[in-house]
Amino acid sequence: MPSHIHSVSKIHRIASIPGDGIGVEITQAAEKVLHVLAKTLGGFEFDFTTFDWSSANFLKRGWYMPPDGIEQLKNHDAIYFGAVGSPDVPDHISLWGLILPIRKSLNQYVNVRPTRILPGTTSPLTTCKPADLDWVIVRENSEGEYSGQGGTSHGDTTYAVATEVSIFSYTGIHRIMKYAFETARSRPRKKLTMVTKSNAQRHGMVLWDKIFYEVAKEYEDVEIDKMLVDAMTVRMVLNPESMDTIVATNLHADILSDLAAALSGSIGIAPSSNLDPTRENPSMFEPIHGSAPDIAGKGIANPVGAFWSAAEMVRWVGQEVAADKLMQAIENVTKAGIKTKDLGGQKNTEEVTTAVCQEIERLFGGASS
Ligand SMILES: NC(=O)c1ccc[n+]([C@@H]2O[C@H](COP(=O)([O-])OP(=O)(O)OC[C@H]3O[C@@H](n4cnc5c(N)ncnc54)[C@H](O)[C@@H]3O)[C@@H](O)[C@H]2O)c1
Ligand SMILES: O=C(O)C[C@@H](O)C(=O)O
Ligand SMILES: [K+]
Ligand SMILES: [Mn+2]
Repeated sequence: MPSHIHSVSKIHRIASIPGDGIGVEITQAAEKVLHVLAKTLGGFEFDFTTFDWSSANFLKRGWYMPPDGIEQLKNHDAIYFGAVGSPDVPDHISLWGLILPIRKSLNQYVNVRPTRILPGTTSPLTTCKPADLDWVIVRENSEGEYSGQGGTSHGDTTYAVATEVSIFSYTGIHRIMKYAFETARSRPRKKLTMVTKSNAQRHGMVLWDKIFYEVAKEYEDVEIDKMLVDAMTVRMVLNPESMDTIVATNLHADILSDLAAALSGSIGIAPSSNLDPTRENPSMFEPIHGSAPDIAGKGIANPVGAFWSAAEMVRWVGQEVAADKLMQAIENVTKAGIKTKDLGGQKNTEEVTTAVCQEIERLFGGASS
């Protein structure tokens, strides 16, 4: 233990699940940055416990998580997640073996996905300035199109029938709308756009819309509007400045958040927080991207989305000042042009990671308690 950290140092217990592909590379980078942050600022520490729950181990052991896996995670203040998915395992097996059961079992019913154009980076939209694109997508994270309900009959025949049932419950919709309105209210523009498809989907999405307008009555200070999801893609590209907070279903927000990330420069910078707002269970923090098998093992993954997710975790466990400082260091590094290839830069994962660590020490070294 570094000598400047006294016994009053607060210890945050983090469960770390690197997973597969670049998930492993960026989790390692994020842990390194978090250790440097804690050591430099003082007063708190991170105690990581790594869980080797991955597709490679699934192929050896036949399971992603052990039977008491969720119970093991509950003993932590937060969870840091890399990514899951491998060309050697069907994607629905890997997703339903690891990330989806964690989100559901730990009641992480909100997935917060902010998007901004970071300093020193540009949007592929030629006329889009940094101030024009500053969104928070609030994704319903527990039900909807990813409820897992459905089945297959006559499996391997040409008579095969499969259903994929979307579930929309009053409770599920109401709580995500409350969270979205609170988020919108907390931001300067106080603006919430609700995404729907209630023209073609006449049951679940109609309930979704109805509860949105019901909750809106409690938030008269929040300006609201409604978008059909297809038209939403057009608005995101052509009028990014017209939006602020966005609430959408599990599937819609999954798709729109990848688009948002690309519009802000790269999927490699986009963070996400899987939250249990009741704080009964630990929340989970991960970049929105997957395991990226096409670049895995090359050491070139952009770690910025992983760092930003780490900053959100730092904020969630109560270290708001440290979270702001980490974001400042990340943004100084992008501003200086120290970027990976996906952002048009020349650096690799390790070089960006080292630069962020050095920037933390340069800015805040000597400020420790
Ligand atoms: N939450 C998760 O763990 C999660 C999320 C998305 C996808 N997946 C899984 O990941 C696997 C791959 O999925 P995919 O290819 O559709 O999506 P992906 O996000 O892994 O990759 C999409 C594209 O973006 C690039 N990319 C992603 N992250 C990057 C980064 N940090 N730096 C630079 N480039 C980056 C990749 O190289 C690829 O070309 C699949 O098995 C999928 O199921 C998991
Ligand atoms: O939620 C999913 O479907 C997995 C992945 O696409 C994600 O965005 O986390
Ligand atoms: K991920
Ligand atoms: Mn996704």
